[in-house]
Amino acid sequence: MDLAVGLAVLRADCDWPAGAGGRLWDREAANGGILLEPLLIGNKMEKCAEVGSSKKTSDMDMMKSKPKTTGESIDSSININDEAAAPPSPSHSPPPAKPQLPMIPVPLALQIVLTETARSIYHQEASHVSVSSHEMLLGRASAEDLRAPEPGYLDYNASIMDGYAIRTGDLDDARTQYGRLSRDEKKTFVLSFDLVGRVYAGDDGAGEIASSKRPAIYITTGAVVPDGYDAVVPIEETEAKDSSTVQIVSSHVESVLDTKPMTWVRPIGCDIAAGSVVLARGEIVQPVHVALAAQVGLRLADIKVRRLPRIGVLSTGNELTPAFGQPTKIGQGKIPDVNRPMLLTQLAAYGNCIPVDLGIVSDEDSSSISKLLDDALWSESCTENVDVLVTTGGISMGEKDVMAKVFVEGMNGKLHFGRMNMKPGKPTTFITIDRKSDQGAMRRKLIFALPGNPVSASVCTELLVRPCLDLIHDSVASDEDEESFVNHGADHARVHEEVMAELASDIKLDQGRPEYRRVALRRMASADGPSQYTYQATSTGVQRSSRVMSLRGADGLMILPRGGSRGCGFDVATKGMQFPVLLLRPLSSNSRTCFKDSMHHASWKSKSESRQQNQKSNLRLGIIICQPEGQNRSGDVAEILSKLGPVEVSTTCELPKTGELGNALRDAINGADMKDTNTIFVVVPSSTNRIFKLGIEVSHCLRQVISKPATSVALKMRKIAASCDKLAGLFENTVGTVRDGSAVVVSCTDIGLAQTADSMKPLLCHTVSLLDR
Ligand SMILES: Nc1nc2c(c(=O)[nH]1)N[C@H]1C(S)=C(S)[C@@H](COP(=O)(O)OP(=O)(O)OC[C@H]3O[C@@H](n4cnc5c(N)ncnc54)[C@H](O)[C@@H]3O)O[C@H]1N2
Ligand code: MOO
Repeated sequence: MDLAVGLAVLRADCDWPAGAGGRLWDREAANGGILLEPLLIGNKMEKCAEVGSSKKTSDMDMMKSKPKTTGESIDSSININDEAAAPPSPSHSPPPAKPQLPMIPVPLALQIVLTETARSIYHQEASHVSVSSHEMLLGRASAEDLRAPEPGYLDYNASIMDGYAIRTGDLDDARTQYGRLSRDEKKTFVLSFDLVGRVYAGDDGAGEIASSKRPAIYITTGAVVPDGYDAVVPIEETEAKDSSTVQIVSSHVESVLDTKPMTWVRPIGCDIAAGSVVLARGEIVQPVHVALAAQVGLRLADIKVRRLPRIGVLSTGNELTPAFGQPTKIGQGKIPDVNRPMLLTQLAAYGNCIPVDLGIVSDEDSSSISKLLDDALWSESCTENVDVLVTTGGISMGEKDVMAKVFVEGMNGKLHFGRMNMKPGKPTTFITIDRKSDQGAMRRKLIFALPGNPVSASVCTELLVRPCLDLIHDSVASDEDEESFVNHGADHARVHEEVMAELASDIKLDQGRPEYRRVALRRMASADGPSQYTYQATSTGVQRSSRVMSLRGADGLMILPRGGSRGCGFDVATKGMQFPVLLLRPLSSNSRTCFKDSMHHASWKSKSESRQQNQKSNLRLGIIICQPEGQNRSGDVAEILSKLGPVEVSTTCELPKTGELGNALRDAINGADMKDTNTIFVVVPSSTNRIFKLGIEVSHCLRQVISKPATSVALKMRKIAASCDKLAGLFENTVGTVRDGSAVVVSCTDIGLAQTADSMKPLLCHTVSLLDR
C-alpha cells in the first residue's frame, strides 16, 4: 500500500502569523504524539520535518515528508483505506467514515491545491470561446494577442478642432508680404480665405470642393480633412466676414501665417498604429481593452477568451430543504439549504467561473451520490460537465459523513488532504480524480469537499477554491515541460492580498487551532508620516461556524495563532497587537472607509499647501537690498524671504546716486557670490516716500540686464502686493530672466513682502524649474 504525503515548500511570501512565539504550527497526531513543525529559515517556511518519537511507524510513514524544493513536484496523495491513517476505534463504536487524517497548515493546503490545479491545466486542452456581448468580456483572460488591423486608428486624417481646413502652402505669399511690413502696418494686415465648402463629422470628405487662390473649408471636430488640405485653424482665431469669406482675427495673423502642415489634424493611425497589440494573450480584459477593440474595429467574434471553468455546487444532508421555498416546520430538525445559494453567488461574484447548481442530496445513500456526481463530472451525454466540484457537509467524523468515501472508494479519487489546521474549516478535504479519454489524454477533476457549517464552507471556498479558479482562469498554455509548468503556475498564482492590522480589542485565542477570524477593517493614518497607513481590525462577533452573521461586514480574515502552551504561548491577543489579515475584497471598494488621509484627498483639501510642499527646495535665493544710506533692512528681508528657500547671499546697494544704480545692480546680479543662486530678489524698502519713483528707477535699471521679461508674472506680483497694501501697488515690480537665462530676477518693495512671497512661491518655483540650466 502506497502511503505518502509530500509536504511542499510553501510560497516564499507565505509567512505565518507574527507573534506566534517561534513555533508556527504544530499538530498532535491522533494517538502517536507526533509533532510536525516547520523548520524556519529566514522567517520562511522551507520544509517540514518530523520531531518527537512515534510508536506507530505507519503513521510516521504516512506523514513522511521528503522535503521538496519548488523545483520538485508534490505527491500529496493519501490512501484513505490504510488503517494506519486512522486512529484506533474503540471496539464498542462503529468505525468512523473518515480516518483522522493529518491536520496540515492552510498555506500548505493551498500550495497542494495550486500544484494539483496547475497539473490539471497542463493536461487540459486549451479551449477558447467568443462571447455574445461586450459586457461578457470583462474580467476574462484573452486567448491570443489582438492587434490593430491596417491602417490603425484613425483611418482618415481628422480635424481636432471646429474651424477651417486650409492648405498651408497657400500661406507662403502672404507670409512673405507680412514679413516686409512695419510694426504699424502689420496691425492692419488682413489675412482672409475664400470659404469654399463645409465638412461635418460623418461626411466622407470626398465631396466636390471648389478651388480658389486661398480656400478654406468649414470643418467640425472629428470630420475628414479633405484631400489637399493639411491644417485646421480653430474657429476662435477667425471671424466670418460674409458667407464666402473667412478672415483671421488680427491678433492671430502672425501665428496662422506660421501654421505648419498637420496643425490640429490627427493623421491616419496616430492614436493606434497598425499592428499594435491592444489586448495581449493572457491579459485580463478591462474596460480599456473593450474600448481599444471597439476603436480598431474588431468584431466580437474576433476576440477569443479562455473558456471559464464550470464549477458544480452540491449540498449534502438529510436535514436540508431548498432555500427560498416552503417554510420548514419549526422544531422538526429541518433547515434551509444555505450553502448552495451562498456559494453559487459567492462563486459568481468571483467572475472567474461558471457556477452550476447540482442541488441537494441526502447523505443516506453513497452510491446514488456517486452516480449523481459521476454524471456531473464525466457523463458522455452531458456536453457541459463540470471541471471543479464543491460539496458541503458529510466530511467530518460521523457515521453519515460519507463524502470522503464516496470520492475515494466510489469514484476512485486521490485524497490529497483531509484536515486543515484552522478554525473554521478543519475537515476540509481535497481530492482529484483523473481519467484517460478514449484518445489517451489525461483529464482531471478537482474536488473540494467542504464542511457543512456555512461559515466554514464560505471561508474555505475563499481560501482554496478562489485561488484555484483564478489559476485556471489566468493560465496560458505553454511549451514548458510539465514540472516547470506546474511549479511556475503554483508559485505565481494569485493569492489573497494581505495587510497587517492591530486588534481594536482583546480576543481570547483558540486553544486547539489557529483561527481565521472574520474582521472589519478601518484604515487609519499612521504616526510614521503622510501616506503611511495602519489598519485596525474589529471582530465581527461570535465566530461559531454556523453563525453566518460573523461573515456580515467582514473585510478580511485575521490569522490569529493557536493560544496556550501548545500554541503561541499566550491565551489572549490583546488590543493593539498586530496580526496579518487576508483581504476578502479590495479595500478600496470598502464603502465604510473614507480615505480622508489619502494623498488624493489632501490634494483636494489643500492644493496650494501640497504644491508648496512639493516645491520646497528649488529656489536658491540671492537678495539685493537697495537701501538709503545709513539704513539696514537686510536682516528682516532675508528672514522673510528665507521661507521661500535657502538664502545663498544677501547684499546691499546704496540708493540711488542716479546713473550708478544700474551698474551696481548689474555687478551684484552677475557677481561671483551670486553664482549659486537661481532667484534674485531686488528689494526696495518702503520707508521712503519715493516709492513710485524708485520702482520706476529700479525697473528701468533691471530692464538693461534682463534678457527676457516676464511681464505677466510681474503684474501678478504687483496685484498681490497691492492687495496686501495699496501703497505697494505704486511700486513697479519687474520680473525676468538674467545671466543667460540661468536665473530669475524679481524686484519688489518690502511692503507685504511675507504674504506676497508666500503667494508667489508656487509660480516662482515653477518658473525656476523651466530655466535653462
Ligand atoms: N467527532 C468530531 N465531530 C466533528 C468534528 C471533529 O473533528 N470530530 N469536526 C467538527 C467541525 S470543525 C465541523 S466544521 C463539522 C463539519 O461537519 P460536516 O462537514 O460533516 O458537515 P455536517 O455534519 O453535514 O454539517 C455540519 C453542520 O452544518 C449544517 N449544514 C450542513 N449543510 C448545510 C447547508 N447546506 N446549509 C446550512 N447548513 C448546513 C448541518 O446541519 C450541521 O449543523 O463537524 C464537526 N464535528
Ligand atoms: O472547522 Mo469547523 O468549521 O471549526 O466548525
